[in-house]
Amino acid sequence: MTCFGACGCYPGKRRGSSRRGAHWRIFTLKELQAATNNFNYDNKLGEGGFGSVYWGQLWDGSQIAVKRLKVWSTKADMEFSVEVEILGRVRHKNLLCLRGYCVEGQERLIVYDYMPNLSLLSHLYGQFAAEGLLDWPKRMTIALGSGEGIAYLHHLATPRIIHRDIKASNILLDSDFEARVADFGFAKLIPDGATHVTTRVKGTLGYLAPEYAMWGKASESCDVYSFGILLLELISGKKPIEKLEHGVKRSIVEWASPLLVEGKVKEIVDPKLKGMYDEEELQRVVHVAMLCAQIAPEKRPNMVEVLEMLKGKARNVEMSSVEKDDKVQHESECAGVGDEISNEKTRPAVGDEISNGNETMQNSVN
Ligand SMILES: Nc1ncnc2c1ncn2[C@@H]1O[C@H](COP(=O)(O)OP(=O)(O)OP(=O)(O)O)[C@@H](O)[C@H]1O
Repeated sequence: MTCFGACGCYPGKRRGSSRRGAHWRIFTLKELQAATNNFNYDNKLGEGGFGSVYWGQLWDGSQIAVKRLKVWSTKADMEFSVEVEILGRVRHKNLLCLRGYCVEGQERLIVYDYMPNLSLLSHLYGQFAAEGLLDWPKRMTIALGSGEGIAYLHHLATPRIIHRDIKASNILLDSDFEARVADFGFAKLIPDGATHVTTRVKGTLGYLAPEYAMWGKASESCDVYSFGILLLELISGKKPIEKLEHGVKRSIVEWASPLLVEGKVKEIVDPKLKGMYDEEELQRVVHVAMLCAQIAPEKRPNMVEVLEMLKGKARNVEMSSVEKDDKVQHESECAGVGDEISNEKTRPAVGDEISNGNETMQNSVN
């Protein structure tokens, strides 16, 4: 794919191609205005840090979701470029498919496949929560599918990609409740041979790996940590950070750990499931989640190992290997817990310190 660099250049090429043929193209503003009834409020699907997302229908009848940049700024333009560049490179059944983009004047729009079941967040706590559509088999499908999508980014994409914002609102669900990992505005390309990049912290509190939240050290293992939090959220229906009395905050890991240690795994399960779950799968998911959410990045499994364990193909690592009294604090104990740490975005590798594993080998997680 042509450069979408911080220089602001956009591809001359009008279509993205893969071995299977073109999968994205450039849209005109007029086309997207027509598809979304001029970005009508009734077409609005949701709103994020980047801007609003609208449902639309193209002339051929296909349904699309159009993300429209709220306010133009260099930083917002960079986020747009990162998302388009990265989505244009990847193709996997568990990643949200890029249909194309539009750049006209200060308008920046990204066009995706429309996901009729919206986000995982909308089913756990949002507009679909009351409908109770997420039964146990669907939750397992979502866990495995989102894991497959992340594993593809870490192990099959070239260069490797870290997402940096794995969370329930970024897991979209297609008509069969298959998961699609979305929102690549914070993603980073990891140069070959690098163990991690040191960068400004982006992402969402509650999901941030401690070494990343505190020192900006980003690697695949940060996504693994976030995935662990997502797994706990998926099976418990609890938010990553809970507000208790007197302003005290508790992370989902701090809530689940004692239950696991005391052998009360069943108490972790979402009451909305009304006891309808597979006990063996539950044990597996909880153990994997806790392994992923360990404080020390080198102790976390990689995504290939995560998937093997989730599928029951690998022996679960004993919980004795999970840290119980680490000195580093989980995020809920860190200062400034809020919603999102920053909406400011950076280009991959611009101004970031890249470690090639020499002086930082002790931090290697690969
Ligand atoms: N392809 C899509 N199909 C259906 N709904 C979508 C699609 N993309 C986004 N949405 C909806 O729009 C909402 C906003 O998405 P967006 O990615 O802009 O923000 P977010 O992830 O909720 O927050 P933030 O960007 O601040 O992290 C999503 O939560 C989802 O409900």
